[in-house]
Amino acid sequence: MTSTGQAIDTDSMTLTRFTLGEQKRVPHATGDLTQLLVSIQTAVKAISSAVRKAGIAKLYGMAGDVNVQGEEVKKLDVLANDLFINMLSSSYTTCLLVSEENKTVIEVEQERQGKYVVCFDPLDGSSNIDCLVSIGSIFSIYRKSTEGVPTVSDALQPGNQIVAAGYALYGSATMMVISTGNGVNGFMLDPSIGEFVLTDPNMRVKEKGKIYSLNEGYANLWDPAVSEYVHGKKAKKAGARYIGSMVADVHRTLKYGGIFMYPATSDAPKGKLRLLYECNPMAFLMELAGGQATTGKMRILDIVPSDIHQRTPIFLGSTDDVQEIIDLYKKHNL
Ligand SMILES: O=P(O)(O)OC[C@H]1O[C@](O)(COP(=O)(O)O)[C@@H](O)[C@@H]1O
Ligand SMILES: [Mg+2]
Ligand SMILES: [Mg+2]
Repeated sequence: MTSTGQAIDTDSMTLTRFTLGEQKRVPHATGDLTQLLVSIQTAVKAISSAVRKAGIAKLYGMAGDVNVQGEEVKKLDVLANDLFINMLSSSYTTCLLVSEENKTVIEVEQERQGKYVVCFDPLDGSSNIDCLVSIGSIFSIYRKSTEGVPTVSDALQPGNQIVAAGYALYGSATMMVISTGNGVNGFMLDPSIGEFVLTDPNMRVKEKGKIYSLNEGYANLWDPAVSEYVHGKKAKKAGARYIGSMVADVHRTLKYGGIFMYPATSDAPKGKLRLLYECNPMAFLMELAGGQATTGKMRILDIVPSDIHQRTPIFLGSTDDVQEIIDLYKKHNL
């Protein structure tokens, strides 16, 4: 029985069991990737628990502040970053980490180094924390690409080299969506047993959707392709949705179909979202679910990065919807 008195499903497919099954299908697999994904799950469970308490925690003190116990309270994004770094560097599977929150790459101490490089956004949608709207975490995993001491070039690999990627959504439930290159699967955190359980096997995005999603406040700053595209969506009375947390906007796009966009604007020609730990992992998942992800001019996963924090415009989602914007970029010669 669980704490809520419900019977436990003795055959539920947990995320760890699922990744072990995938590992067994690869001859000579060492189990390192499974171990790495378990450490990410642990970070996500701890962040989820902190997110659920964040609103009420304010009663006892804010970040940088001291609570009634006389302890310092960490801000949620700082806490999420610390959890990711601690879990990953003590997993004995990683050598180099890239976090949105750290200016430079983080080298794992030598005795604990493994063969993987992980890029992550520990807390995505940070402007939504204080109003209790859904937020998330995003990650992608690469194999170290050079011999010897890990260097920044190991982190500057194009998304087409990703070994595994995923995100956690701290929404009305906590969910993890993951792929190791072989289909996309969604797991919901069952709070009564503290495990992620397979709820969305083999996720596929619709070929064409009815929803478009972008920040329309920047309409005066769009290029002609985006302006024409959005104009066309309005003419067809498409649904408009925008949460302002990439994880939540992409998750809805994956589940319901449609398109999510964060285009270039005249004041930010590279857009806002970061290639390594926001756009690449989401593009990897969207393509494996049957969709597309583009800058408008090229496939996101083919961009060769030159800076760990570089940005890129992005359009991703249902393949027909994304194709329409690609065609408009060609039409406008952009
Ligand atoms: O407020 P804007 O310009 O619409 O930007 C929203 C975007 O910014 C982000 O919040 C950036 O992520 P962080 O919160 O990790 O910095 C995305 O999640 C979201 O898609
Ligand atoms: Mg983010
Ligand atoms: Mg962030």
